[in-house]
Amino acid sequence: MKSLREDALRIIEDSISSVLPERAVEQELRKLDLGDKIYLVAIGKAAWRMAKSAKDCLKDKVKGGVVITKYGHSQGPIEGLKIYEAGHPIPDENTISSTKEAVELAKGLSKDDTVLFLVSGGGSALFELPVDGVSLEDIKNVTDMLLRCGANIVEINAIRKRMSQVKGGRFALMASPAKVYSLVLSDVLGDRLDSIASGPAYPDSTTVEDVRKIIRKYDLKLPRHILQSLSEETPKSLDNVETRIIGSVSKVCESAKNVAASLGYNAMILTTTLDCEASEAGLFLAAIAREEVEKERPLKRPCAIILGGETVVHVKGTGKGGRNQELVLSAARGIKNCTGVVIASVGTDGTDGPTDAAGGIVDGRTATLLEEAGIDIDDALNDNDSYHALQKVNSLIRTGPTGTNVNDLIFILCDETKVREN
Ligand SMILES: Nc1ncnc2c1ncn2[C@@H]1O[C@H](COP(=O)(O)OP(=O)(O)O)[C@@H](O)[C@H]1O
Ligand SMILES: O=C(O)[C@@H](CO)OP(=O)(O)O
Ligand SMILES: [Mg+2]
Repeated sequence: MKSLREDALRIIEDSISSVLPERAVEQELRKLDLGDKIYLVAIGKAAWRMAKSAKDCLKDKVKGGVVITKYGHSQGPIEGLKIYEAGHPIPDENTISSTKEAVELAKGLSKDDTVLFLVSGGGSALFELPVDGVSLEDIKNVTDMLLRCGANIVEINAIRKRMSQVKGGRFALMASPAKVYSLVLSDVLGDRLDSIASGPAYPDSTTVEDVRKIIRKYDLKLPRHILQSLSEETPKSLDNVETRIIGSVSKVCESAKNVAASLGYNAMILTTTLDCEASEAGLFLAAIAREEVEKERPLKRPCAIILGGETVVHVKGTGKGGRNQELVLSAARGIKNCTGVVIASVGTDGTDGPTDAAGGIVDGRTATLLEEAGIDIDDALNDNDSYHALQKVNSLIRTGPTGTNVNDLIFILCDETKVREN
């Protein structure tokens, strides 16, 4: 056991390493016979790593393919595949041009061909071709509106699917009569396959009626031609598709628990489906941390209380931040002056919101240090400016793009004594 901060960073690093997609892709492909005319389409933040592993495994059986990942997430050429980077979370021109390549490839296939479709979160922004009558500009505007309104990913994607030629099962229809075999790294709580990357090769479980409710719930002001596209139904069954989930937030939590235990902490997973407002989650975690510090409940110290999930942020301010940074900044209020405890939260993809940080880590001194630096936590939260606040007190966590994407890892780490400074 080292300092709480060092141990926290170790837990983050090792548990993210355990959900890098290479091994899972290889294990799955070894079990399958996909024939020897395989076309590979990989989308999402983990697309490059998934594609590299698949190509290494299947070698010459791969006859071609397209990889579309977020800027900064490609690690170079892969023989026989076209590699593209594009905009995320808002799509851009590269999204459209590279998606067109994948669409052309899919449309040209016959029944003897197989598409190996490697799917990871981020795919909604990275894989997009709007339906007729909807422009890229429209998609950008609606995406921005959806990301800011506090809607969860299932709701956001119910809308995105209907403005798209490739989402909501429509890509699989294009590839027919070829078979589509999907390997999916899940970054949607509950592993809802039709929501991950907006399910390009999965029957859509959401309906036009759901979309109407979402528009009302968030009072979305959408132009008439967008509303028109939203009234088209998506495929409810697909007969050329098989799908496997190869990684999810549960795995990263299990791994965090094992790493914490190996460092000497009593460890438990509290939930893998944390999905409330980020700043509320921060206060709730701080309350649990205080219970540990003051009453040594629910675990004997030293201890690690681990959560997985994806909180949401209603972005109202003009600041810079992400849901993990907002969570820990909010938590800092609740553990002010507590000793022997840290609270950390990171996106396993390595980027939290539109920032270069994966998340943040706070302890009992953070609130005081912020005060001394002239930063009011409530003001920073109201302006959604968690990044600058945490940066000021050296509390950002930076990993760089990790090449995986299985939601967020959040945990409380407590010392063995009540008096030791962390
Ligand atoms: N200033 C901000 N503070 C907190 N959250 C923000 C801010 N700006 C954007 N966000 C949130 O960041 C989310 C996108 O973050 P990102 O980490 O890219 O998500 P994901 O990992 O799911 O792709 C948006 O849904 C939005 O709610
Ligand atoms: O692509 C998407 O629809 C979502 C969920 O899979 O991923 P991200 O939140 O990373 O954009
Ligand atoms: Mg997400």
